[in-house]
Amino acid sequence: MNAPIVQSRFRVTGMDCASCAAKIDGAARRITGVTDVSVSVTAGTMTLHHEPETDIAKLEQRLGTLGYAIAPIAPQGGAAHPAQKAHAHCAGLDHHDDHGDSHDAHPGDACCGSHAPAHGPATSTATEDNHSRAPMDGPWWRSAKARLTLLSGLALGAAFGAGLLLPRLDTPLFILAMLVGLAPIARRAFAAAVDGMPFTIEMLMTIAAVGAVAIGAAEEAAAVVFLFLVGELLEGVAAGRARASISALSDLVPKTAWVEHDGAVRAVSADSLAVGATILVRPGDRIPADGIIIAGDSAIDEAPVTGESTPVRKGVDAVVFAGTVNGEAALRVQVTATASDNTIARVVRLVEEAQEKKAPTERFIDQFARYYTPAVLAVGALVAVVPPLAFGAPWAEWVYKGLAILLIGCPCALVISTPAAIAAGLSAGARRGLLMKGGAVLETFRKVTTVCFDKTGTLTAGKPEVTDIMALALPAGEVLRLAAAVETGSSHPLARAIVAHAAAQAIAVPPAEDARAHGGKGVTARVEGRVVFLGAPAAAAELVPVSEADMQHVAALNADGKTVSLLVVERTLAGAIALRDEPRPDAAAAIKALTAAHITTLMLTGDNRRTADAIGARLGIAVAAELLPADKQRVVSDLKARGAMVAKVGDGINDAPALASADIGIAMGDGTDVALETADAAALHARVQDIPDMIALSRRTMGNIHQNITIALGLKAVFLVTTVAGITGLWPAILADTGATVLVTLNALRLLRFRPQ
Ligand SMILES: Nc1ncnc2c1ncn2[C@@H]1O[C@H](COP(=O)(O)OP(=O)(O)OP(=O)(O)O)[C@@H](O)[C@H]1O
Ligand SMILES: [Zn+2]
Repeated sequence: MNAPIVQSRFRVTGMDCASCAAKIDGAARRITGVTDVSVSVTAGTMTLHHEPETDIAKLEQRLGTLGYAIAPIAPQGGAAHPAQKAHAHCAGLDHHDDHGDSHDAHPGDACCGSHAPAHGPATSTATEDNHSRAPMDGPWWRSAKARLTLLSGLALGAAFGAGLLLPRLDTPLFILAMLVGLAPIARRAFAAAVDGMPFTIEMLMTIAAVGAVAIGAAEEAAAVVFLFLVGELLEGVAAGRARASISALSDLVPKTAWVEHDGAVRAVSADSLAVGATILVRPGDRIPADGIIIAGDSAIDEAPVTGESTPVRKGVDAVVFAGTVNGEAALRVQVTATASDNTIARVVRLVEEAQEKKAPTERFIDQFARYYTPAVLAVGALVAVVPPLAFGAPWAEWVYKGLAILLIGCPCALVISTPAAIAAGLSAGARRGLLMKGGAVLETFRKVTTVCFDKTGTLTAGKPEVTDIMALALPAGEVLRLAAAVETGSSHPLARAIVAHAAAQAIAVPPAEDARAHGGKGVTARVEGRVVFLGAPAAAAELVPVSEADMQHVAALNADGKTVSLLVVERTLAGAIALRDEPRPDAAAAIKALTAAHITTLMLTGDNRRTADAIGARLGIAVAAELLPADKQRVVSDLKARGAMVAKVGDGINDAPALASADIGIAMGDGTDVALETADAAALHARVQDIPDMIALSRRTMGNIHQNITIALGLKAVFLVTTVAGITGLWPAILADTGATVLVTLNALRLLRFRPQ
């Protein structure tokens, strides 16, 4: 029996650090038997690939006892999976409960901790669109964790005060204060141990605290428990900041929209906008949906979404994005995507999914952490027993040192060092329209040695214009009329230009039958009973003889950077159409930046050699011309075989195979029509400069990761030495642990300020 595998995504609350992620991952595998689990602490999400029967409710309950709540995220553009619907009420609660405890790590308070099946799918559908957004985390100081920390602190203070008055009660009072904080920690430690994860920080903490009491250091045990809670709280705040860096993008979309219906205008929730609705955007308003302008003309500030600092003029038929800011004029916009499908939502979702895909460095660190904790524990045990047994050193002193070393055994800072930096790097990129699909991609960018660019639509604007029409066997008007007819079925940029040109001349274009595109060569169709071909001169020359004079005419146009397509009607050369596609304004500068960074650049094109050379010379890039789609792929493969790390940039038209075989395939295009889902990375706003920027971001991120690993391991090493030397004790050890985690996270957040050149 082969049950279909479904994908379910969940938002996880209460997950603050990397050891949390490990616990959730472990529990999910054990409880459901599902092996395809990915958890991202920085996105706060979990994805499972499972059979429809998998008991999600049971997992939900188990995670509740570990201190986490999960809420399903509806799949994009579709209805929620039935298994998710059953729990949708939880997310609904999460979402509406703005000032509640959605960050709550306390199983009792968390929505899903103990729900009865009876109140099943009741509230689901109304809130589903909201699930693709981050839950509204309440302010951290109102969370259960904060309350527990406060309580533990108060108990510690009370014990301290009472101890001054009643010195003989001092030890029991400190033990009591310690238990206030330790009880929930110990419970989580045992719940995780039951799931086969004995070496959690909670377990280390519990052993250290109990051990400290045993050797008569109750006061310090209470202080350490309190500091641990403070540290966890800080970690949670830092992790929340990292998470907000990307979900904040969706907060850019306003909550209400002005919809025009039957001549009346009324306010509705932006989440409920349907495709095709007409909305009014007042001057100065944020645009509430992706759409097309149907009336009005205004300067749009796209900085929050694209990082483009100068406002862009947009008029009728221009595409606008949710979250951008309208300038001085009112606009009427037709909605083209629902709230859960708009560009921002797609970007947020892609970045979250990207965080679930681990980078090689991350996997290595995870592996390392697996040995790190047991190794440090072994050192702790040796330190505790060897000196007293071998040299008769005092037991209390060395057991105390051993316990302090336990706390150094927490790998949290180390394990979070990489995902925190990667999450910040991915977010920093996404905010400027540089999308990378996972840590591995971000990591690979740094190593790119060669960038291959497609020409049309990538280095050029992809908006060619008809410049010349050559009349040969037929008059010019007839050449254009037949050419437009063959092109009506094609999505090639040249086709659109020719069709638009005919329309502008008010030419009545006849219908075409059997229209067929021949990749990299041209198009054929039957028009008014005649077989018509329009395409590259080389391909045309295979059909009909082309005279020397005509060839020279074509060559002269090519040398001017124009692309010439020949029109063949039946067995005669009827005419030719020349088009010119201007390079993107930033192309030359971007190529220069890549060259300056010692990266080889190469333009791959199906266009003829002279046109390609003319454009290549203007941009300062090497050229390989007259390539069929398969040739482009071969060029990329050859480069790779010679040891190059190749990035290929293109729009997916006639270069999909090359994109797929490159080390990194980068889709480039204006907004909505980019093939986001298939490439490894995407330059959403079609700037050539985006490519060197991605490489720079990758270098910065990897540098940040190395700093983080140094901080994490360095601090631990220092405290290991000072502990054994007897300079520092229990509480500096716990401070070092949480301090390192916070430092590493804050350092990673610096990446959010990444500003490309
Ligand atoms: N639909 C079409 N209409 C007219 N000519 C076409 C068409 N498709 C292909 N051609 C001809 O074939 C040549 C190669 O096409 P191809 O799409 O491979 O390259 P391109 O348009 O130059 O873009 P790129 O730089 O992305 O390779 C074009 O330069 C053009 O002469
Ligand atoms: Zn931790």
